[in-house]
Amino acid sequence: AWMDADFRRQLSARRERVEDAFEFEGRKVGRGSYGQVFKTKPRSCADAPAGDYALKQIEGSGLSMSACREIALLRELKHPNVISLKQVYLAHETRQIWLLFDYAEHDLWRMINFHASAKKCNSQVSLPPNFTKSIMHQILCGIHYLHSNWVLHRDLKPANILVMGATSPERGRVKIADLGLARLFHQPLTPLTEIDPVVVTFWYRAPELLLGARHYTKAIDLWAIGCIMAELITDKPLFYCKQEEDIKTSSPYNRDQLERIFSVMGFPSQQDWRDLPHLPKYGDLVRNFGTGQQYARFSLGRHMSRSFGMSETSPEFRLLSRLLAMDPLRRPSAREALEDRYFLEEPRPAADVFNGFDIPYGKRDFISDSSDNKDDLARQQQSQPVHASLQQYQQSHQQALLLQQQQQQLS
Ligand SMILES: Cc1ccc(-n2nc(C(C)(C)C)cc2NC(=O)NCCCNC(=O)OC(C)(C)C)cc1
Repeated sequence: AWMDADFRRQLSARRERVEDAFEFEGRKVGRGSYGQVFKTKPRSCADAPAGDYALKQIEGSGLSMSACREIALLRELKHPNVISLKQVYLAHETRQIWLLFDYAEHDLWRMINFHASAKKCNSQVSLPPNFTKSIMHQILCGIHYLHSNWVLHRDLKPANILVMGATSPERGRVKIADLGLARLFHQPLTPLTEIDPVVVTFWYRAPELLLGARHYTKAIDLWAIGCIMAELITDKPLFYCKQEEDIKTSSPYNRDQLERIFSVMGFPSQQDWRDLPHLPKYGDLVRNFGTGQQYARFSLGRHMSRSFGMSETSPEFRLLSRLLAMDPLRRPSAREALEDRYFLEEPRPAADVFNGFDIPYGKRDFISDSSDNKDDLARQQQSQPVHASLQQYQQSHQQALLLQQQQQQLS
């Protein structure tokens, strides 16, 4: 068709190029099947406010279905606890798509690993008493907003819960994101592992999904939030299950994962979950587990009190057991969870989850492009060796503690 050459010339002259506006050479912080992500700062000439940004270069060229979905979805959403899309850049020469987001220095996956390693080294890291409560409150606020806009997350897990760093005006604020596999299909029965070599974890998948439920629901997101709450409390994935390297099964049924859930929660009785027999994989369940008598003495209360000394009468435990109801119909909505007594009693949730405390976690590492083979990549993707950032933390804290003692001796 005849194109208005002059109009196109004007457009391409005026179009802001992403490489002119942002500095991102050698600042790659994320890479996956979805594309790659850089930590960038606007160049002085750019009109973007100062500060750090996450620049996502979408895999492939042209407006793929997943690029279209991510842009269409994110441009409609605006909530303090949901990652916000700032700008879209279409590079016409290469037909590449770049998305600009606020930059979050931390995420729950790295934060929990840090605490787990600190425990192993027997060095305590001081956190505010309302740390878990503040994070849970903001996750539920963000999910309540998404669910009320009929947006399901479908892949909630610690890596997708970002937290803004000390240099951000939103210090310590939770931002729900979806960094993972750019899913081509949204049906839960699609083998994700065929899209991306990185092994998918089933640790946060609701039991109904493992038993063949055909559609994602809001209750499936609430189950995952329950798993995240338990992990924030114990620094261990609640339903940790070793992963075979290449899970190529196309079936959603994962016997080992179900076994792990039952050995923590007990086996669901007819009273616990009336609709269980109607699930597609109920036959497999009976074949593999029979009547579940071997799990009779297990329960979440027993697990949390034995592994973590948590009282079954505490508001924290009561909310956790509501979120981890085996029957999806018995799980609270995000709003009902927000109204739970746990959030009404002292200490109240804080807007800055670090509550003004020093932030002990290291910054994200830059990924170099040299290593394309797997083990380098795996090592690269491990965050900065935790003990390194732990030492930094202790050193900085050591000076603070020494100063404090000197002052006390002087006074
Ligand atoms: C295909 C597709 C991929 C992701 C999303 N998506 N969905 C959501 C909701 C559900 C939370 C609103 C959010 C996204 N997308 C993103 O979160 N993209 C973030 C990309 C920025 N990456 C990023 O900040 O990465 C580091 C490593 C710096 C933390 C939608 C569609």
